[in-house]
Amino acid sequence: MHAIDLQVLDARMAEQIPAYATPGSAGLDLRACLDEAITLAPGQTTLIPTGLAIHIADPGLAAIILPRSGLGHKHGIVLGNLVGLIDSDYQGQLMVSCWNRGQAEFVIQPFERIAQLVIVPVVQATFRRVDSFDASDRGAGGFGSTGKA
Ligand SMILES: O=c1ccn([C@H]2C[C@H](O)[C@@H](COP(=O)(O)OP(=O)(O)OP(=O)(O)O)O2)c(=O)[nH]1
Ligand SMILES: [Mg+2]
Repeated sequence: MHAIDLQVLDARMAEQIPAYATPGSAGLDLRACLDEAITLAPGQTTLIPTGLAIHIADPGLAAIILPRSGLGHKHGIVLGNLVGLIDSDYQGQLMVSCWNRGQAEFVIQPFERIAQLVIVPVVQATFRRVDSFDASDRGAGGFGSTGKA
């Protein structure tokens, strides 16, 4: 288990620091740090603060923000940026872009769990410019080149 520095930017979040719900969980739920409920109209996107900041510090790690399955599937509440990427050197507040891609209004309540954070390994690479590649089985084939099914 990695220990990552976390700042509580809003004192109300002190008792709600993200934690894995089960021993096998990959995601840590993020809560909406709101003074009052927000109504998201169909098609609307809004940026929601979490009241928390993390500093991952290790360039070999990053965090991604993903939708919660239930909110996304049942209510159409997903992310305006589809996936959020948190750089290891980011020290600002974790923000969640909430997009109501559904057909009905959705009310986000203060401190409701709105998305999930996953810590992932990252490999940083440099590019070595070449004029041609060593042959591979696939070559330049893509976009269905291996057949439909
Ligand atoms: O859902 C998100 C996505 C990003 N961030 C923060 C952390 C991330 O490290 C920073 C920059 O994100 P990104 O590089 O994806 O955005 P950008 O539009 O390229 O901004 P920048 O020019 O600051 O890199 O914003 C969030 O808080 N929530
Ligand atoms: Mg960027």
